[in-house]
Formats: sequence, C-alpha cells, structure tokens
Amino acid sequence: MSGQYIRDGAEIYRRSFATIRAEADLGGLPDDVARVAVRMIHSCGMVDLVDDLAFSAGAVPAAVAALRAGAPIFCDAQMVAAGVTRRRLPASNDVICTLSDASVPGLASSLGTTRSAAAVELWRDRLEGSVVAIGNAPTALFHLLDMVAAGAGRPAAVLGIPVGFIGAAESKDALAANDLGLEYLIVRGRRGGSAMTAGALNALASEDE
Ligand SMILES: C/C1=C2N=C(/C=C3N=C(/C(C)=C4\N[C@@](C)([C@@H]5N=C1[C@](C)(CCC(=O)O)[C@H]5CC(=O)O)[C@@](C)(CC(=O)O)[C@@H]4CCC(=O)O)[C@@](C)(CC(=O)O)[C@@H]\3CCC(=O)O)C(C)(C)[C@@H]/2CCC(=O)O
Repeated sequence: MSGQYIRDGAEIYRRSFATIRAEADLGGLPDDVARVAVRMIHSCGMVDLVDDLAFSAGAVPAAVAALRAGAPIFCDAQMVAAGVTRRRLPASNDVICTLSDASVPGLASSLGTTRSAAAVELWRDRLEGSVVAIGNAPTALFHLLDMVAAGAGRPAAVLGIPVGFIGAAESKDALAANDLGLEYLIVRGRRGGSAMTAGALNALASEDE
C-alpha cells in the first residue's frame, strides 16, 4: 500500500516548489519577494497566502544584506529559531531567542506583559542592524515597535508574521504603518506562525532552493 510514494528529498522539494509556482499567483511580486513567498507557502500549504503578503520595497534586500554582513537574527519563539536551517546562513549568524532567559518571567511581571514581549527587552544591545523574526506572539511585535519608537536600535528588517486571533492582525498592521523607517514583511490578518516565519528566513538566508 505504501509502495508508491516519492522517497527522494530533493525531488520532493523540486516538485513542491514547481507546484507552488504553478498554483500561486506570484505575478505581482518582485522576484526576490516571490522566492520568499514560495518558501512561506511551502511551510503552510496555502497558495493564496500571496493575497495577504505585504512588504516594504527595501525589506528583502535589507534583510539579505544584513544576514550576509553577519547580523544576528532575533526570534520571538524557540519554534522560529528551531526552524532556521543553520547551514543556509551566510555568515554563521547568531540565531537568538531570549524567551527562556531566567530573567524573563520576572521582567514580564514587572512590565505587566507577556513573557514573549518581555523577552524582546533583552534584544536591546544588538537590535541595531539585526533581522527580527516574529512568528508567534503579537505582543512581542507590539513591544518591539514601542521600543524602537522610544529610541532602541533599529533592526535592518522585521519579519512580522505572528499568528492568531488577538492582536495578530493589529500588530502586523502597526508594523506596516510604522513611521520608524523599519523595513518589513508581513502576512496581513490572522494567518502566520513559526513555520511560515522560519521558511521566510530560510529563503532570505540563501538563494538555494
Ligand atoms: C497568546 C499566545 C498564543 N500562542 C499562539 C500559538 C501557539 N503558541 C504555541 C506555543 C508553544 C507557545 N506560545 C507562547 C509564545 C505563548 N502563546 C501565547 C502567549 C500566552 C502570549 C503571546 C502573545 O499574545 O503575544 C505566549 C506566552 C507568553 O507569556 O508570552 C509560549 C511561550 C507559551 C509557552 O509554552 O510557554 C510558547 C512558545 C514556545 C517557543 O518558544 O517556541 C503553540 C505551539 C500552541 C500550543 O502550545 O498549543 C502555537 C504555535 C503557533 C506558531 O506557529 O508559532 C497564538 C495562537 C499565536 C496565541 C496568540 C493569539 C491568539 O490566541 O489569538
């Protein structure tokens, strides 16, 4: 019964990407963004994701340049960090998630916010020029925007792809409307997630399929 299926990983990837390119309407996207979109769709199976994709003109070049220059990658969730394929990273970039830092629960209590948002406080020292990848927690994205507005370092690019029903759409809309000079890539609405965000990062990290 299970005899007829494809066992070659490279062939599975090749067919997947060919299917996505055949079914998704990528025509309105610049080539560099289309490559990122393909990998995001690959992570979730939704070819209509393109409809909700929004990005600033410089987002992909800025993220690619920052990664090549060795910028750290800050992730809101371990799931995002775990999904980054280390061998694709162009400069052995640090992939950092501070959610499990021992100081975070206390910080969350004192700030009156979630652990995800409190963990963003620990990014301050290396935020300038970094690549930020938010795939889970809307509060982390809101907090990042507040921090940058209050004078914290400005990341080179922000992938704002949190998922969910409470604050997800609003946090992404706020990122897209930012007047802080932040380059961004978002998925409007409720859709998002760690896998999709890691997929976007993996596309930015290397042009290899
Ligand atoms: C409100 C939260 C939401 N979480 C969602 C979806 C998923 N979260 C998973 C896991 C394992 C984690 N979520 C936390 C980040 C946790 N989730 C929250 C918070 C309560 C608040 C975040 C926010 O609203 O901004 C948050 C806890 C916090 O205080 O920050 C997590 C840290 C909880 C924990 O285990 O302690 C943890 C992240 C672990 C990591 O580092 O990777 C899920 C796997 C769900 C599950 O466990 O059942 C899932 C993953 C989705 C994904 O693709 O990333 C929502 C839906 C995003 C939700 C926020 C919106 C909503 O409810 O409407």
